[in-house]
Amino acid sequence: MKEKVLIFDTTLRDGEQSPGASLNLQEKVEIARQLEKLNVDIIEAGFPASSPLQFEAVRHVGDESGKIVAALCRAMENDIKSAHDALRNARYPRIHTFISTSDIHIMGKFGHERYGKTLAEKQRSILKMAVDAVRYAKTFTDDIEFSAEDAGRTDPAYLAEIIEAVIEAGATTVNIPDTTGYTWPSEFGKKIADLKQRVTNIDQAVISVHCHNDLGLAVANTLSSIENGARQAECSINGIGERAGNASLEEIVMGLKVRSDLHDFYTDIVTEEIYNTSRMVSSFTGLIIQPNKAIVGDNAFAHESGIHQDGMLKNRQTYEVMTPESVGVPQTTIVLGRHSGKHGLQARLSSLGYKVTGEELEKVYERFLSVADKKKEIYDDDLRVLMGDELNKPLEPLELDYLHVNSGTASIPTATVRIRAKGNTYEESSTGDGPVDACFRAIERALSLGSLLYSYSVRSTTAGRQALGEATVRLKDGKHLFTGRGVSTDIIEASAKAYLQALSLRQDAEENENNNTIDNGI
Ligand SMILES: CC(=O)SCCNC(=O)CCNC(=O)[C@H](O)C(C)(C)COP(=O)(O)OP(=O)(O)OC[C@H]1O[C@@H](n2cnc3c(N)ncnc32)[C@H](O)[C@@H]1OP(=O)(O)O
Ligand SMILES: CC(C)C(=O)C(=O)O
Repeated sequence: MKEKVLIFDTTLRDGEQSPGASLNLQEKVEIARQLEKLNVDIIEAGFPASSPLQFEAVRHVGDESGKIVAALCRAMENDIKSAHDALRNARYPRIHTFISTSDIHIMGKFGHERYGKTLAEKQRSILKMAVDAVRYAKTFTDDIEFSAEDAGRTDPAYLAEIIEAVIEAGATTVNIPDTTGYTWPSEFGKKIADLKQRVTNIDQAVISVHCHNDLGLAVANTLSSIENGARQAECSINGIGERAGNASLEEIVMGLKVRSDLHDFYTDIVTEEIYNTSRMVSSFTGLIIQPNKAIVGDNAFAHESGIHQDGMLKNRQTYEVMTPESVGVPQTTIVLGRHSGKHGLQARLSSLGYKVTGEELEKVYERFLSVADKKKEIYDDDLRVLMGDELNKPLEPLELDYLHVNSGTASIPTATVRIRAKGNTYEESSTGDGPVDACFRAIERALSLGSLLYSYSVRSTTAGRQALGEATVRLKDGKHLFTGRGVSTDIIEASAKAYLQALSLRQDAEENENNNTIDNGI
């Protein structure tokens, strides 16, 4: 008999913990909608106690979603209460509480004497905190997940003891994270098999795994754990997450699907939605997908060498273990350009997962036309960039009124900018190490600011000489990160726009606590 593996998507929680990734509320809601289309089983929407914006995002996703929506919280009452409050109106709320169980975490993170002096004393305190947390969470909902953080490096006997105790207390899913991505597939598989042996009440809970990719083994470890009894896989789109990331959803799902000859497992993922979801997440987070990334990279279905092309022309199966169509890599038929109307645009946006109507459609169409005036054909990735831009609109944007850049092999790069802000105009010039640097310095001078630049990247969103350049600028101000994106066929203009957008969001945040940015806790 075939057995289902539940797909628990943590793109909006662990994925968003990726250094540099930041999503505003609308972007999170939009991604959650796309995850529903992808048909994941559980959406982990965030960590409500960590910031008001996280709380609001979880609340919005919970209010809207028809899926199980999980909220993460430490094993403490305030966090659990906050998770419950954020999920109050969710149709299927899941409280996901966690605490560290490995010796290294217990001794390193719970050093206070209030947890005890020796490792054994601290282990008792942690076990009690875990059980108390599950019992408290259970007063709010029946669907409780408990995670033993750093289970990958946890003593097997202690892990079994704590897992048995939390199931006894009411946990319905027990998650075994390889938090540091330390284990090997055979070792991790044995860990799951060992738990099934040792934990007497294990059949009362679903075994879940959550693997990190520090050694590049997250997907392999996940698949090995499934072979050994795990029935929920925690993963993220494009594998984004803390440090080297999480197990990638698309790789787990397609690994199971393509090699269904090896096992009896299945998922309910609508695999044709994988590509759209991947591109949306990349565009909103600014985390670029490496071209050779399995399943969703630009080169995943590209064949360069003659012998491969010859084989492909004769029979695609010679070099493809799955078809591009099976993961939704598009076969464009309608060409969008300056002659396209709102219906065509709306239909294409809808096929990409964006629900745009009424006034919003008017605004997107206006932006679409201004880009279409500069380039002949608008590709799907151009539209994704446009949508990312729309969703990240500052309340009071600093607008680029004028930009002139002088640069070349024999001249010092110089930029002049004129910026409009709240009815005033500011103009300045500066030299720099290159045209982008000159432009950023001119903006800082015009606005009398020091540099807050944290990172900068630029990429071409599509192929060809008329491709849109998408610049991403991140500013760091204390604990806060502000991400601006700018799009243009001219990459210097795109860079200036991105810088101004990030500065505008910072300005909004200063003026309004309820801002559009996410505290990444750095
Ligand atoms: C493996 C993972 O991905 S875990 C999830 C990681 N996600 C996040 O951290 C979300 C973003 N984080 C935040 O916004 C903040 O860290 C907050 C709001 C959660 C906490 O902020 P602060 O109260 O300032 O605490 P800070 O983060 O500095 O330290 C963590 C505290 O929680 C304790 N703690 C850590 N994990 C747990 C847990 N699972 N259960 C109970 N207590 C815990 C630590 O021991 C430490 O306590 P201490 O202050 O008594 O030493
Ligand atoms: C909180 C848990 C699930 C986690 O993110 C980890 O251990 O990596």
